[in-house]
Amino acid sequence: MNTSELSLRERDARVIAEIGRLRFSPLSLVGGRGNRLIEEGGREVLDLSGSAGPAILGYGHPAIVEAVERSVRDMAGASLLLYPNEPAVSLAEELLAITPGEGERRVWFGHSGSDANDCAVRVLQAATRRSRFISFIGSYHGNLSGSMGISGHTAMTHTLPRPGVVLLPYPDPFRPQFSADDVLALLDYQFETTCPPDQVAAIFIEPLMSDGGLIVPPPGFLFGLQERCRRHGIKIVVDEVKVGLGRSGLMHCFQHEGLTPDLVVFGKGLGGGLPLSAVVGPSEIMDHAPAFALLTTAGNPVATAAGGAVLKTIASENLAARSARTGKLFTDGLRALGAKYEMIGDVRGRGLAVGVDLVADRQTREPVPATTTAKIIYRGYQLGAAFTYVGLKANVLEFMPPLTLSEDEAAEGVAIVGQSIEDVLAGKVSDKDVASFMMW
Ligand SMILES: Cc1ncc(COP(=O)(O)O)c(/C=N/[C@@H]2CCCCNC2=O)c1O
Repeated sequence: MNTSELSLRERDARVIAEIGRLRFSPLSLVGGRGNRLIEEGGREVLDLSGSAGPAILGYGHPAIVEAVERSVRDMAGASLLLYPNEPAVSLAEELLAITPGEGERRVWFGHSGSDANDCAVRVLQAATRRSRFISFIGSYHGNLSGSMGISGHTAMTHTLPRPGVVLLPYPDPFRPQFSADDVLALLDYQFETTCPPDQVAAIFIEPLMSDGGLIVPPPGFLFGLQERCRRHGIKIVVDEVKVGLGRSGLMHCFQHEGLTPDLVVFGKGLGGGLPLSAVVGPSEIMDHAPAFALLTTAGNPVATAAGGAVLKTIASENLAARSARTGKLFTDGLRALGAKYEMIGDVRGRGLAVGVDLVADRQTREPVPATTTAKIIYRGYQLGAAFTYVGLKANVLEFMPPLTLSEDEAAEGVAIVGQSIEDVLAGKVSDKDVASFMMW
């Protein structure tokens, strides 16, 4: 059969490796404009996923189109390794200007959140001569060996954690199995026994735990953690890959927690959909040695031109404040659904990083089965919206829409989520419908 007779999804199944798929619906794309994805066949679908976060300016934003077109037409090389290029150096200057920090600092560019965290792990171990790390159960820092090794997401249990990593519980106010004080006491005990603090290079922190379930930490917890680490010379690395760059309602999500990180990791939205990440950190770390963390096309002029357009647009369109405003409308709308649907146990997040924790029982807060979560997403797709799920029990609807989401689109999204829940409760989606979308 020639491919012209096959759907895009059928062709995808024939050529794209399963190891690289995380599919939540049959949605197959031929385009995207504004905050809408264009499905094969032309249907427009409201994007509440941001393509797992990077599309913070939506699709086809004029600022990105113009910057990329200009840069690719007159391309200043294809690598930052060998030659400085104007877009990369300008973006680094802008990143240093917007990222709080003291002293001499430098920027490393990568292609993804994974390689940026991977680089941070390696250079911190080398520069501090300390080989232990602290991270969290539920954390997701990447899918390369180094970044996986300091992650604690259940989707990565096929890979052993890095030797010497301490994974702490991330306190969840909705399911307080471990309080903030419990976790701090556990860390103190680790320091006294099996994890000498002077052997710890750094702690990796998500200021809002995304893939682990859209968890906003208890007030003061991360600050308390930072103060403990500071006492032992342990570097503070904040992973802003998914919730940074205005999404949380502030430019940096760590600002909600009063953190003063040594290193900040950017990704996803930085490139506005083009592959781009960055690590910002002190020179004594980032200048550890030449040719230490090389990726040939990292910092290329096209992706970094897109990054420059993203930062300029976040500022010119005041997207951090807009995320706070639209996020509140969206969150309030979802919370209002909770009055009608017992299944909505908690609605949480910051700005336009929003999670809906689905429960089978409001009293026990037992998560719903993953099939229920998957059915709501599948039905949402049928009704015209794209969103995903996260959480260690696959029971948290995740919303990471473009920061350009309008108030009307937020209301439209809430209506679709409500109708999806209604229809799933009415049995309109079968287990068979979602069987191939139960991926993590
Ligand atoms: C806080 C945080 N840090 C780093 C990463 C890794 O970023 P890349 O997937 O760009 O390598 C991620 C990626 N998160 C996953 C990517 C896999 C699919 C599921 N959804 C995510 O957002 C992240 O959330």
